[in-house]
Amino acid sequence: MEQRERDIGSQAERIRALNAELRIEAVTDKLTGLYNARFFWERIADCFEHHHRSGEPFTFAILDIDHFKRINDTYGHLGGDRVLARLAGILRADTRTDDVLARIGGEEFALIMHRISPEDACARLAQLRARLHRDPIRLNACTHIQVTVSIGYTVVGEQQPQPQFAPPRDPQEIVKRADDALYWIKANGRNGCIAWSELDPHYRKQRQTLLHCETRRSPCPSADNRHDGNTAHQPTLPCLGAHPQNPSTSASATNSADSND
Ligand SMILES: Nc1nc2c(ncn2[C@@H]2O[C@H](COP(=O)(O)OP(=O)(O)OP(=O)(O)O)[C@@H](O)[C@H]2O)c(=O)[nH]1
Repeated sequence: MEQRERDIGSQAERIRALNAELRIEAVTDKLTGLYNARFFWERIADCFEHHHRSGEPFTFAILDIDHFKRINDTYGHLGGDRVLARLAGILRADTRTDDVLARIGGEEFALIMHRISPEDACARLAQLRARLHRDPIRLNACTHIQVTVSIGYTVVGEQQPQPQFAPPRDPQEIVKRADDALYWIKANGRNGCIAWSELDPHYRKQRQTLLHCETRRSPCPSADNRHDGNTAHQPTLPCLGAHPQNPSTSASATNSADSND
C-alpha cells in the first residue's frame, strides 16, 4: 500500500513538472527565450486591471528594429535571427525583476515597466536606444552590425490635465498608443524614442481616422498598409532621446555597410 502511494506521489510530481515545462514552453519565444506575444497579452491585461484597482502607474513601450529587412537581405534570415537573439540578450540584461519583456512580432519587442516613475522610465528607454545605437551587435567573429531601434511608449496613469489624455479604456488602447508613437518615430527618421502624450493632438486624430478606415477595409491590416506615407501634419521632433538620422545609415554593418534595397 505504502509503495503504491509513493508511486502515485511520484507520478503526480512528474505530471506537475511536465505541466510547468509545458507552461514555460507555451509562453516562451523559441528564438529569443523572451516571453512571447501570447504571454504579453495576458500580462498587459493583468497590468491594466491592477492599475484600475490600485491606481499605480506603469509604462509600456514597443521597441522595433529599424530596417530589419535590410539585415535579412544582407546577412540572410539566419543572420537576422542571430541579431534578434543578440538584441533580446541586450534587452534582457537591462530589465529589472518587475519588468515584462516579450517579443511580440518579427522584430518588435514589448516592455512593461512597473514601479518606476515616468521620468525614470523615459530616461531608461532613451539610454537603451542610445546604447544600441552606440554599441554594434556582434554577428560573428568578424562582423559587427550597427542596429538601431525606434521606441514608442505610453505612461498609463500619468496625471494629465488635458482632456485628450483620457485614460485608456482597455489593454488594446494602451498598445495602440505606444504603437502610434512608434509609427511617428518610424515616419520621422527612426532611431528615436517618443511618448504618445508628446504627439501632436492633430497627428493622433489623423492616425485614429486612418486606423478607423483601415479597420473597415481589412480586419487585420499588415504592417505595410499601416504606413500611409502622409507626413503633412506631423509635429516637430521633441527631445526625449530622439536622434533622427538618415534612414539609409541605420542597420548598417561596420564591415560591409550597404544593404540591398
Ligand atoms: N530573420 C528573421 N526575420 C524576420 C522574422 N520575423 C519577421 N522577419 C522579417 O522582418 C522584416 C520586417 O520588415 P519590415 O516590416 O519591412 O520592417 P523593417 O525593414 O524593419 O522597416 P521599419 O520597421 O520600417 O524600419 C521582414 O523582412 C520579415 O521577413 C524572424 O523571426 N526572423
